[in-house]
Amino acid sequence: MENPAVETQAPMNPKSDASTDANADVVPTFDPNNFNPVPLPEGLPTYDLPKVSIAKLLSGDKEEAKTVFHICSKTGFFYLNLMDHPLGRKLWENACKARNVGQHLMSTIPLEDKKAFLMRPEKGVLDRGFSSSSSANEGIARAVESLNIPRDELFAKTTPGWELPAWLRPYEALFKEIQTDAHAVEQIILGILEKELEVEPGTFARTHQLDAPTYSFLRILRYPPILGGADEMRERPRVFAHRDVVSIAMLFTWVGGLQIPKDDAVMLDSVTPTEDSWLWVRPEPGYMIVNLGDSMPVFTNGVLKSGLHRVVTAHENQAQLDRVSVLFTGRPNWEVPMAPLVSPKIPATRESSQTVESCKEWGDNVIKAYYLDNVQKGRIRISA
Ligand SMILES: O=C(O)CCC(=O)C(=O)O
Ligand SMILES: [Fe+2]
Repeated sequence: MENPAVETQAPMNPKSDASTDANADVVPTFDPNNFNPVPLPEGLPTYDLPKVSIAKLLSGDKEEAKTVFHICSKTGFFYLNLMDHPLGRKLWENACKARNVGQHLMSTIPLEDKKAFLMRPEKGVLDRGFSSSSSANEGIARAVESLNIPRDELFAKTTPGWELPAWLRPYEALFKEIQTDAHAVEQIILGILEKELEVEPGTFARTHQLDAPTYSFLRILRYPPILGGADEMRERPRVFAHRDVVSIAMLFTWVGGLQIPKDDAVMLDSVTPTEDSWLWVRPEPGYMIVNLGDSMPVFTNGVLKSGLHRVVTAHENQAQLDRVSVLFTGRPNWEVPMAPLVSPKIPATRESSQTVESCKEWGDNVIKAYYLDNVQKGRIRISA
């Protein structure tokens, strides 16, 4: 059967006129049949992530809230079913559209034009611009390339006069709508965690605002196909093991490749499980994969966990697919102090005299450390 996730989509020629309507004709009509994930091959070791319902979370279901808290205090990874609520369905549809837009643009726009969508000058802060790891001589991305749509520039307008490049501008309304809806879902999840943690109500709403400077982003990643048999890309991760330097990450993915360590993984160091500890995560239609990032263990002094993960080339014949994912992240506002919150459920830090970094300083330092570690280990790509 022809793979529905990679069949030719209606051509989407970027128009030069900027659109203000998220459903304008530059965005393809949504056809759910085009977005059925490719089933993971039988027999692979998988991590069957727990499934949570967005409708239940929105209706204040206490059991579901407890489940989310329990997961986040163990692995920090779960599937969120988006199909049982209109907000979720809209988010899924828009993520599917963003996938198509990203796939089309990254495979057709010349490399020089993509590169002109500049990243920030600070090393490793990957919230803005086009990035590509390990380009082959002919300028084709080998491991992964990504379009990073900065939330700050679209909402907080942190750089006066900054705008998306002309080839992305027609999709600005779509990108803003996704970020607005994903932020709403982020707030629902953080609100649940906040309640279970017994911290002051409204803490996460105040510290994770949509229109404050945060370095949050929407990222569309493309893992180009591997057409031949033997290829070094099959043997090494496309994105090395890491934890996201965010509060929460929400991932839409249609082709296998994401892996997380099993619960009883043998760890060689804090980011290196043994090879046989990795399990595949099955892409599921209508679900997004949610994980907590590095700021949550800081706010909760280790009560909540940041999920370790990596991306490898899809299995066997699926390596020939053009794998595209859509990732939304929420980070704390720049000025938020990166220290444990006050709560009977959160152990207090002993050394209260320690200087507390702002989220911006903390993010820069953690990202820099990841960057230096990756450089030292000869890796190409880092995730921020
Ligand atoms: O593409 C994926 O499946 C995950 C990407 C990822 O982990 C990242 O960009 O931080
Ligand atoms: Fe990640």
